[in-house]
Amino acid sequence: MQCPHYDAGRCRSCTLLDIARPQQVRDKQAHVAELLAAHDDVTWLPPVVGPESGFRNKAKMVVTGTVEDPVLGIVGPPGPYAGQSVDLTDCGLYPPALQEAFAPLAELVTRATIRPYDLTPERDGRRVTPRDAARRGELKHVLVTLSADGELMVRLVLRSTEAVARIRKHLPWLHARLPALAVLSVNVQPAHAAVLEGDEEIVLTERATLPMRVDGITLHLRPQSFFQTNTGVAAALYRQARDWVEEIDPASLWDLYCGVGGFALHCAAPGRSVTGIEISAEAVASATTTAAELAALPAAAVVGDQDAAWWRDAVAGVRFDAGDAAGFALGTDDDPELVIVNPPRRGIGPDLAGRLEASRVRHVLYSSCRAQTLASDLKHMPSLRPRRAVLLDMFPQTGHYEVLTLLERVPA
Ligand SMILES: C[S@@+](CC[C@H](N)C(=O)[O-])C[C@H]1O[C@@H](n2cnc3c(N)ncnc32)[C@H](O)[C@@H]1O
Repeated sequence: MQCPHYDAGRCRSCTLLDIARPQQVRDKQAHVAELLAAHDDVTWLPPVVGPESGFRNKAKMVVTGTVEDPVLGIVGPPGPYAGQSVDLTDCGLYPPALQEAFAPLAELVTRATIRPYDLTPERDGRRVTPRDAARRGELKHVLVTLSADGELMVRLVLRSTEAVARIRKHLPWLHARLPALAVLSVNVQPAHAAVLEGDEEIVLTERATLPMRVDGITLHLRPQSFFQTNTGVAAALYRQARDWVEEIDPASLWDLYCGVGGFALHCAAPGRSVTGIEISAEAVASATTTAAELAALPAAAVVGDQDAAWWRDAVAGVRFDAGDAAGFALGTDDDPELVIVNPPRRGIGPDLAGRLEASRVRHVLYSSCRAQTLASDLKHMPSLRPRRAVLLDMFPQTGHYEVLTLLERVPA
């Protein structure tokens, strides 16, 4: 992929742009194989490789510049553009429908006079008073998610609610200018901190969820729920998990760190009990909505390869609960036959790994976005051995990747 911003030194986010894509994938495969080298009986499937550009379904834009001339992009990295506003609205990682949303959103900033926030770090560790903060402006980030059907969820991360009434006033204009807009919300982040978003979310549109179709299953994303960055590769990930689960055909499974339920709903089947656990109540609400919809499909509907009656029976055994994954697992003596884990980058940690090691669980499907923590978690589960694995190039042009591995309990 050719990128003028990278070539000029304005953006360095794609750390592997100088390396041809096939070589990037070979290097990632070698990296994960080395991390799992202690496990010599792993069968690796061919890597899953999607397009090298236009694959990102979400953009996290820093807003700099002025009300009259806002800039959506990043603050320049060390080098000739250090600290400068860099416009990334034409970033090649975004599909055209995402790129096209930025101009109307920049126009909204001007029309609703939402002053971009000065994110420059504090010098001398000085405390920021509320008055200082107000002087620094309001709009910190614009977060945009694009669904497979071309609809948009837009979140404006603001310092306070000061601009909310003005944004509301311009909403009819924005709907006309950006017809794909399904959800617009404001996230309030008062802290002058690196943490991207705050706890308070104010939905301004009638619709509060973005329907995200994956393999025919419509997941319902709420503003604060996580979704995989690369819809095409995420679909391949869920399909692979479903294929392995079908082969094993467990009567019961847990999907820990389930987010909006992608794994759980792909792996549901009549007669199987599926429990999804997730820390974000918003994501659990999204997953529950999807399950309820699948339970009440019109009689003639077909989702994936299955008809309405199959889905009604399949989701009868599905439930989602909000909570800490390790706390849930450690708080029960029940063991399902199979466990899916898809934790954040920090991995599942020794407590949950130890719980799985000591359990009667026969198979674990571990989907990891950081193979280093997968490798260290595996050390706490010596009885659960990786048998099959596949690398999914979820984040082309960077060193990151997803790896899905099927662990099987070895006989004592
Ligand atoms: C990598 S995402 C995976 C989400 C989901 N499996 C999917 O495919 O979209 C990790 C998820 O773990 C959730 N999470 C973070 N800490 C958690 C915890 N202690 N217990 C349960 N879920 C947690 C996050 O909110 C996020 O949804």
